[in-house]
Amino acid sequence: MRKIVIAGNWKMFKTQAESVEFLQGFLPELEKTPQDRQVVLCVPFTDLSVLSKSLHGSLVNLGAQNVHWEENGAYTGEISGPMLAEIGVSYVIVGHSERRQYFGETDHTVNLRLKAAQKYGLTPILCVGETKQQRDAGETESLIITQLEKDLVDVDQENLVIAYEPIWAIGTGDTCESLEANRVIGLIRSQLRNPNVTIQYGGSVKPDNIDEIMAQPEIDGVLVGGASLAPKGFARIVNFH
Ligand SMILES: O=C(CO)COP(=O)(O)O
Repeated sequence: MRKIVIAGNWKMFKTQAESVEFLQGFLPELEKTPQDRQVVLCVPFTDLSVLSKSLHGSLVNLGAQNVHWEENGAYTGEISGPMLAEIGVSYVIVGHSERRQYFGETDHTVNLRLKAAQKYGLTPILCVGETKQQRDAGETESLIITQLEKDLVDVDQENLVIAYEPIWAIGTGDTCESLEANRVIGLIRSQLRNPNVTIQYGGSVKPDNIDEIMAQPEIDGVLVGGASLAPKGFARIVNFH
């Protein structure tokens, strides 16, 4: 059985005070949420501790947005797996296109981070996806197959989530057609040793397109940026029909 995972990626938004305020609006909306779905909030490192306490006993899992591959060491500005696990983090985004684009993340470092996340008991959410230029050049399939090949070397596919995030659909309001997202996610699944990996779609997911996206047979969840910042809107996404 494939798990349904609905995750919010807050990126670099919300102070601790703002994150607590979000929960006050969000948690009451989850009272009728079906238990078959996992809800994850991937928040800035500085919000993790306070949210960990507030989320204890709720349906919502805590996620981080990056993890270093070493247990500890002289790596200024980085955070390790044990540091995240200790405070109750269970998911971590790895290889988001913004990390690849702005912070020098490569398929090699993505692979190291994926293996470290799993070693310390976290479930990584691996992000893959093509740019507009690559799509227009007809390179979507080859790019994604190459990313998967390189990123997943020696990675355990039993404890893994993959997010297909076409870069041109992120933050643009330009959602990938749900049929097309379904097709690419089917391609991703065909490349895996474990066909039961949860594969999400990400890119301009909103309350008004979630039902159509989740109706697609290959799509097991979503990774939501902007629309995960509003408690009522994100709750509507979590409570998709
Ligand atoms: O990057 C994303 C999630 O990781 C998607 O962002 P938006 O939902 O804001 O397009």
